[in-house]
Amino acid sequence: MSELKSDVTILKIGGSVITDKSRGAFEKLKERELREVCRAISEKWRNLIVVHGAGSFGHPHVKKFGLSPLGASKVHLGCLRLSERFCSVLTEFEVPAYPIHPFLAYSVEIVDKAMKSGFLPVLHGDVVMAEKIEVLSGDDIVAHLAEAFKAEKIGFATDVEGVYDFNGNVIDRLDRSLLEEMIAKGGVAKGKEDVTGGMLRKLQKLYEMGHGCKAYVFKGNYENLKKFLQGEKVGTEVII
Ligand SMILES: Nc1ncnc2c1ncn2[C@@H]1O[C@H](COP(=O)(O)OP(=O)(O)OP(=O)(O)O)[C@@H](O)[C@H]1O
Ligand SMILES: C=C(C)CCOP(=O)(O)O
Repeated sequence: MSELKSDVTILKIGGSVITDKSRGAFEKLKERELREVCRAISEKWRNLIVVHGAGSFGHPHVKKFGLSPLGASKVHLGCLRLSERFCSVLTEFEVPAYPIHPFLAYSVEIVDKAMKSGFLPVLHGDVVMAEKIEVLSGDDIVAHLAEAFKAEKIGFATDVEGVYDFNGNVIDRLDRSLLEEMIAKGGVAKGKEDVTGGMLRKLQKLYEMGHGCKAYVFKGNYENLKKFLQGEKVGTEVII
């Protein structure tokens, strides 16, 4: 296999940024926010891989339909509808989006080839056929790709300003011991439809990675995305 692309940045656009994930919401797109995300990406997308969450196009489906073959089919089709919207808006901003659907096929090679061929690879949280049918979070995809490409930096754009401490303040720099303390005391995405574990699991994944790189958790608005893509510090810096 030829050498993988270097200097790669991975950006996870949280499902909470582009969809309404509040309890009871079902396939509710945040159209304006999606356009802002795509506008920011369109201004600097070379060497970038985008992964988006499923938001209310996936999480409620898992609860409602389950993971039988029929359920998984319905869950995937929900994720596909969001991917289609995301990639269509990207192309409206002249970005050659290359949608990759983990349910169908997903490999490091295909992501690499897409980038080397001038596309922006866009992956998403999905259902996959492993030993059994299971949910694959976009956060897991990020960790996997970050290791494979030895990514330069990772950004998690979400609906909060960063990672909050116990007093509700945004943490400037988060290290492993503070995260472990937070996990020990519990802390989940309360009031949200989320079957993949929310913020703390996202962070835990980063620490499980065998590759250290710069990582940030920040609110996914246009200004912050621009800053992140330009290499500035934004939100909470996670020290891996
Ligand atoms: N300590 C914390 N700091 C910040 N957010 C937290 C914390 N604990 C829990 N959360 C919750 O985590 C949420 C973000 O995680 P979530 O998994 O919903 O993000 P996402 O990546 O946008 O979603 P998706 O999995 O759909 O892509 C926040 O909206 C907040 O409610
Ligand atoms: C719920 C499904 C199908 C995928 C979850 O992906 P995530 O929103 O990135 O956690």
